[in-house]
Amino acid sequence: MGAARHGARRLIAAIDTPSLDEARRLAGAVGPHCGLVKLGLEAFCANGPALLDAAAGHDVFLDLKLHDIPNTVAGAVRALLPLRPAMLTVHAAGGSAMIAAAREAAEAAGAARPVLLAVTVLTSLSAGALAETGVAGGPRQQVLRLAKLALAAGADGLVCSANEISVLRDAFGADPVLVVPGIRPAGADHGDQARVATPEAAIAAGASYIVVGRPITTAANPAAAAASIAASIG
Ligand SMILES: O=c1ccn([C@@H]2O[C@H](COP(=O)(O)O)[C@@H](O)[C@H]2O)c(=O)[nH]1
Repeated sequence: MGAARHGARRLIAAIDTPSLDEARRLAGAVGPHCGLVKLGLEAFCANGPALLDAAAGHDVFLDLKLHDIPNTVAGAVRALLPLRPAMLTVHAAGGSAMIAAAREAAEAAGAARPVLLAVTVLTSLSAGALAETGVAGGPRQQVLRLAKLALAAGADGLVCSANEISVLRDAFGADPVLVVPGIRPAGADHGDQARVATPEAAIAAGASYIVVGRPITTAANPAAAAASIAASIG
């Protein structure tokens, strides 16, 4: 296997668009250069379950960041299982009982169970923005707190920024899947992302996967942009 192919396995391309045709076009273009295609709130709210057809033939990370009472989240997970997502997200801030309910519901898929990821502190939140929500101590401390809770409740892995990878690897070792958005190639616009790192830095720090959206999807040639990022982490 070539270096770019190895890097491609660890690249998740985020497709955020309300258009089913655009989602299909992007999934077709970037799919060969990444391990998973991530479909999120915007595309799912616009299209519902039909969205998954746009990514047919690719492993799908369905990033809906479920956050509600345990009974409701469990029901949502059960409703999503027929779509056969490879990965699914819940918010760690929903608490232990909610995460445990999501995990129990996901078990119904047996061997085809999606990897259950708990979102810790959104990568768009700076220390100041997090403090505004009433959380003192900064993102690293809060990510570690939520990570402990989420892994103990049955999450397979975590969504965090590159800044927290080392503290999570020190605390939990190599096992948890660490999925890292807030990724920007050197010189790229950060947009609304606050806690960012380059693809190479995130992988070197111990990310299992990196998530890259706009730097790929707004490129003149999304396939070439994805291939270049995959090669950079190969
Ligand atoms: O903390 C989080 C959790 C999820 N995301 C999602 O990742 C992508 C990032 O897109 P970019 O265009 O590369 O900024 C997007 O779909 C988010 O919903 C995140 O950014 N941070």
